[in-house]
Amino acid sequence: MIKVTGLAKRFGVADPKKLTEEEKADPRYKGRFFHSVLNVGFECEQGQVLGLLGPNGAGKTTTLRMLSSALKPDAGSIEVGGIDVVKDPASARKKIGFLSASTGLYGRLSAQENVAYFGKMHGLGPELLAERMETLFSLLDMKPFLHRRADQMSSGMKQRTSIARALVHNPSVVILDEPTTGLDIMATETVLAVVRHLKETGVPVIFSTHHLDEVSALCDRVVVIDKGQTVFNDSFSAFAQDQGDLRQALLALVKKDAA
Ligand SMILES: Nc1ncnc2c1ncn2[C@@H]1O[C@H](COP(=O)(O)OP(=O)(O)OP(=O)(O)O)[C@@H](O)[C@H]1O
Repeated sequence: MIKVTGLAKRFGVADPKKLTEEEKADPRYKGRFFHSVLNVGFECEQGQVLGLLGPNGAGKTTTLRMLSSALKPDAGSIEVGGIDVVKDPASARKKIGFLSASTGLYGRLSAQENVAYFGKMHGLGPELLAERMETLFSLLDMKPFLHRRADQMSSGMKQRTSIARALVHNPSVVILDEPTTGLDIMATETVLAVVRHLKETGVPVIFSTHHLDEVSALCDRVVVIDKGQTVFNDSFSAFAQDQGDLRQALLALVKKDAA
């Protein structure tokens, strides 16, 4: 289970005097700071898939980076499987599988070597590592390119390798930042099948996306962030209720906030 409460993160502005009029009108600029995330909160239970939506720059990546412990929040709390991510990031990392927007693979290592390297870093012994790699390579349809160097892989191959890397230690919570961006329909299907598999095995998954068809296919819960704030946090059926068209549902939430 993941529980996020009152999350906030601000970044320093190099020269506040140089802000444009449009930037000055943005409530996220306050003095010398830009408040990328102002107040975000939600929960994701065992076996649930939560879709994180919002316009470009809303604060989704910043939120997910805080959840994964890559970034320390200025305020708020994050609990993953009973562990306080802010107070004990090292223990939390053992429980979390995180796919960031940048793949972070080692270009000179093959797909297999990249995944093995991270498995060893997580302390997996040879037998368990071999077992996990076999499962993930089948699930992600990676066998045709296991020995190809990362810097010679297509973006779909890189993404599947990055997902295998994020899942190698059998995390109890999975966080995916735009996992299907830039992928063709076959690679997208493979990634979505992995999310379904995680759901079936009871692992909560949080993923950000701009693809509403993925939300309707997979999500039990929907959270919409706009300008650093949670503007919707409920079940998928509540999100889709009355609106029929998910695009309209999302636009109504984001426009309401802008008005
Ligand atoms: N390290 C940083 N320093 C300054 N500003 C930052 C930093 N990281 C993010 N921001 C700003 O915070 C805001 C939110 O960014 P974030 O990447 O979280 O948005 P997002 O919702 O993931 O957008 P997208 O859908 O385009 O990926 C943006 O205006 C971004 O420029």
